[in-house]
Amino acid sequence: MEIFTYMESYDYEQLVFCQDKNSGLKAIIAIHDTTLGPALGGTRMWTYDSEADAIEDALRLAKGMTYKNAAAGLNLGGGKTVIIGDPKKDKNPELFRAFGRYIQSLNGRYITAEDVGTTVQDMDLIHMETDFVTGISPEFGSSGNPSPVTAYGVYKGIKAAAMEAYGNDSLEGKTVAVQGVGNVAYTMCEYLHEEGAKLIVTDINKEAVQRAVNAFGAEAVGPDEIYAVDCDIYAPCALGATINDDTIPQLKAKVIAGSANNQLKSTEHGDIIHEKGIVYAPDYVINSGGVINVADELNGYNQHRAMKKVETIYDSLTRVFEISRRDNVPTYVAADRMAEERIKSVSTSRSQFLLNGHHTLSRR
Ligand SMILES: NC(=O)c1ccc[n+]([C@@H]2O[C@H](COP(=O)([O-])OP(=O)(O)OC[C@H]3O[C@@H](n4cnc5c(N)ncnc54)[C@H](O)[C@@H]3O)[C@@H](O)[C@H]2O)c1
Ligand SMILES: CC(C)C[C@H](N)C(=O)O
Repeated sequence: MEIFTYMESYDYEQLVFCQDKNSGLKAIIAIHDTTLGPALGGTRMWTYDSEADAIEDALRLAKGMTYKNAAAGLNLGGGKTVIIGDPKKDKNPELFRAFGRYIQSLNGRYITAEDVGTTVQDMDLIHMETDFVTGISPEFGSSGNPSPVTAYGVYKGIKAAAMEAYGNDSLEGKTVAVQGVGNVAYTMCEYLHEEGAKLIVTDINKEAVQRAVNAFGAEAVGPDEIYAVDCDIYAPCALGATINDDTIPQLKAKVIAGSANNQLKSTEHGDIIHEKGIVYAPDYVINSGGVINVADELNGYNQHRAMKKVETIYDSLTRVFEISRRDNVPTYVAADRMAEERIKSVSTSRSQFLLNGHHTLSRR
């Protein structure tokens, strides 16, 4: 991989390699764009097949956070970290503290939080070395685990997508096929069940499936069967790229709306589902509840204010659907336009009035 060529292609600002032999830390912090503010994005811990895969994941996820934060109306840029390692075996307190010192060295250009493979306890360890971390324990006046709030935002987003597809946002009597009933999706299922939706669930973890069957009377199907079930809404809540050449022909749902990041295997798949008339809620818009919640900590966390802001995911998606209809483009393109317009408007005013952080007039 030609790293500078890759960085240039999407105009990445910075890539930081962090190594600490004592603790075994091998981390990559990618900062994509700080036009709107400091880069905020989670830390993923994962066993990558190669260093190139880890670098690519960090870069791809960091760019996703730029768009997610911009579309959510946050004054924050996009960044992400990947730690190379097995979250079940390779964690130790020194590793997260060493990582915290690297974050501190960036002096606020990057702020972290949870992502796949990391927990509130890990954030607390990072917090021993730096204040540039969110999603730490509520004892510190912080917001804690972002997953339940992400779930609330996804639930609101499913309602917005149902409104677009069915002209009514009630989910009573609607059948939702949920792929992956982990941290986010379990809470999302609680909201759906409460509203009277029928749930069909799958997971590679049998206990997770059983929990949903017991709690919500959900119907369980095998991991490969979820795409073809008779349902109104398909909610991908496991890993990415599940909307692809194999799955699209099987889908019966009129709506795709779930929490997973990077749901489209490629943009071409976003075009295909658009042509088929499926309403797709772009992933980074519908799953922005977690980042909206942790970002509120930067103002002194207020749960009521954070939840009110998370509710605006409904309006953001409604706007995306409007742009999609107005410009006759797929919804993933409409979401990108919404985010890019926001970044462009700020970068224009910055280049007009500011130079190196100082008003140009102060240089006279
Ligand atoms: N946690 C958050 O606040 C948050 C915020 C934004 C986006 N997301 C995204 O939402 C998704 C879920 O996050 P989470 O925190 O709930 O993770 P999680 O690990 O708690 O849940 C994921 C679930 O998916 C299951 N799974 C994995 N592969 C599967 C497969 N092939 N078929 C069926 N099930 C499978 C896992 O067993 C697990 O139960 C991820 O893509 C994550 O990046 C999470
Ligand atoms: C900042 C975090 C809460 C980000 C979250 N992991 C996401 O992908 O949106």
